[in-house]
Amino acid sequence: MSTAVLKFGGTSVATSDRREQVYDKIEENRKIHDNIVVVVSAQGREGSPYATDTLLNLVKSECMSYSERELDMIYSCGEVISSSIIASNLIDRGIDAVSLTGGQAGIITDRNFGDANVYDVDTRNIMRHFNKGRVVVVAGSQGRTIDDEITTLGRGGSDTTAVLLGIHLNADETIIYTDVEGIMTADPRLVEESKVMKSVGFDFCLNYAENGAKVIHDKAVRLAMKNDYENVCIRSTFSESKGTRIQRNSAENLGFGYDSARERGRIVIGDSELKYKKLLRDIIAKNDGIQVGRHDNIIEFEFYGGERTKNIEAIHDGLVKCIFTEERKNGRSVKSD
Ligand SMILES: Nc1ncnc2c1ncn2[C@@H]1O[C@H](COP(=O)(O)OP(=O)(O)O)[C@@H](O)[C@H]1O
Ligand SMILES: N[C@@H](CC(=O)OP(=O)(O)O)C(=O)O
Repeated sequence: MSTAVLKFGGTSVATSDRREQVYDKIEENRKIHDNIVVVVSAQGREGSPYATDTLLNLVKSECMSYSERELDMIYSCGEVISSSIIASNLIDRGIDAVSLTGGQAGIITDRNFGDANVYDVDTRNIMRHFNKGRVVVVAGSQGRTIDDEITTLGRGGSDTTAVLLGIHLNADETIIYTDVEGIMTADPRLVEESKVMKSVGFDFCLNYAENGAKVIHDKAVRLAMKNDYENVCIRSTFSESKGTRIQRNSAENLGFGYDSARERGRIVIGDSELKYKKLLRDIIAKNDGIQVGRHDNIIEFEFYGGERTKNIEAIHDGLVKCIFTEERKNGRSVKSD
């Protein structure tokens, strides 16, 4: 029996039009796999009526003081709303489906409200629904304590739910569907020319998730890495592309992150690409950047002048060349530090 866990983020379930594509992806995967778990996030981003931040603000804007427990109660509603809507629509299309809260799906956590740690996953309820031929739609980013308190796994926690269930169900595939083609050499909203990486290694991916690649949550990567679970990939809900696989080792491992609020950039380097460190530092310097801080696999920099957008593009171009083009093809050796 083959099993797939499919996670759809807030951007993918935001509108009924977008959710149509979600149902198409579920149908597509049902042709390949016997058992399907769908993990969903709350709909949209702040401003959308059921987005996590909108719900949290309901409490925060009315009350002078509030407990983490109460915030988790309201946070969890966003994902529950999504799961019920998705399950109802699947049923409407003639697919037997059931929605479950994280707790009902067997995700057991400690009482660390707002950022709970999972210490057990009891998949019996999911298996019971599989045996009845149902698609199981699980509300992401949440669990329950042994005394039935609702907890949440931290912001961006639906990726964690998906990887957790993937590992515990021994799923053949855990696909994180999102609004971009995969893990890219930079945020495509920042750098139009950013490229999709076919695969990324665990170490690099974790480093990149913590330092710029918002597309996958670091906790989820840490889980996959710890369990040596190589069946996670990131794909677009809205295209047919193969996306990025997260695995033990990988060839293409350079990524660019830029925090506009702090006006600070970071290039994250995979172990096998450390030989490019000197070259990348030269490219940064040539484009009005100055290195700040010292890290093994990260070049952190600020700009001291120049035209920000152009410089970001030029640095990113240099990085892409290192990975994809002349450097490697010509076997040109680049002196390392
Ligand atoms: N290196 C990167 N590769 C791909 N996407 C990135 C990267 N860095 C940041 N992003 C951003 O991550 C977004 C997807 O993450 P997120 O908004 O959390 O999606 P979801 O709603 O599917 O969880 C993309 O729209 C993209 O702008
Ligand atoms: N809804 C939660 C959890 C989550 O994982 O969202 P998304 O998958 O859309 O990043 C949040 O906003 O943090």
